[in-house]
Amino acid sequence: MPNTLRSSLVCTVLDRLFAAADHDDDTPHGPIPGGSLATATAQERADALAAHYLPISARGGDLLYALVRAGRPSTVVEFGTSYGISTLYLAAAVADNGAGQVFSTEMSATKITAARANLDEAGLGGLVTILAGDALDTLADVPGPIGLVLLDGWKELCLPVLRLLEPRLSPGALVVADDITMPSMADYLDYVRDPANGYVSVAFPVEDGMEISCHTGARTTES
Ligand SMILES: C[S@@+](CC[C@H](N)C(=O)[O-])C[C@H]1O[C@@H](n2cnc3c(N)ncnc32)[C@H](O)[C@@H]1O
Repeated sequence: MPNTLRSSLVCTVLDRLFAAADHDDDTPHGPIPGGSLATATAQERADALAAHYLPISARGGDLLYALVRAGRPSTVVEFGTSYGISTLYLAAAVADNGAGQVFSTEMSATKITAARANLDEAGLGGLVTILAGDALDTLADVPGPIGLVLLDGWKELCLPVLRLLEPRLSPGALVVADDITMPSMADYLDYVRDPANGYVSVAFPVEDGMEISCHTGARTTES
């Protein structure tokens, strides 16, 4: 049975990207119109942080790989490609499933070019379509059924992106959101943890926390 994730080709690329990401904290951000990340638009933040990797953790990546292997989704959607670290885990699992495709989306042109090169170098570029632009536009036309979603873009957009994708989620689809300890994830967590919205949701303790939510489709107020 193949394990593309542990192949030397993929490990070489992941090791290099994680090593580069270690410098995120020392890397100054680019110019921000208005001077503040807090008030910048999503595009202005993406441009200002174009040199920052902001990746999921390696353990979070392993978790994603396992979820995609187990669920065998035909379509995986990712919000927030950055330099492609999480995308590599998703694509490695799709490769080992022998079927499926990944749609990822990113609004930094610099990152899109780099992520495509990284995926190609790992031999996984053919399984991934990177959609350039704002997720709220680019993900509108991704065809369902969608079996797994990773939400890792700007946190205040995770709930709007989920609501956009929701009609195309397959029964039992898994939705994974990263960095759930961030205060800006509160409205998202309130939504997926409310049984009335049709999810069974659990916090998973990897790094800054990942919320794994199974879309049952059954909207109920029973506990
Ligand atoms: C935390 S990083 C993603 C890290 C990536 N998942 C990884 O593990 O390497 C978030 C990314 O989402 C992108 N992003 C934020 N808002 C977006 C939007 N509305 N549409 C598309 N991309 C967006 C940012 O430019 C940034 O690169």
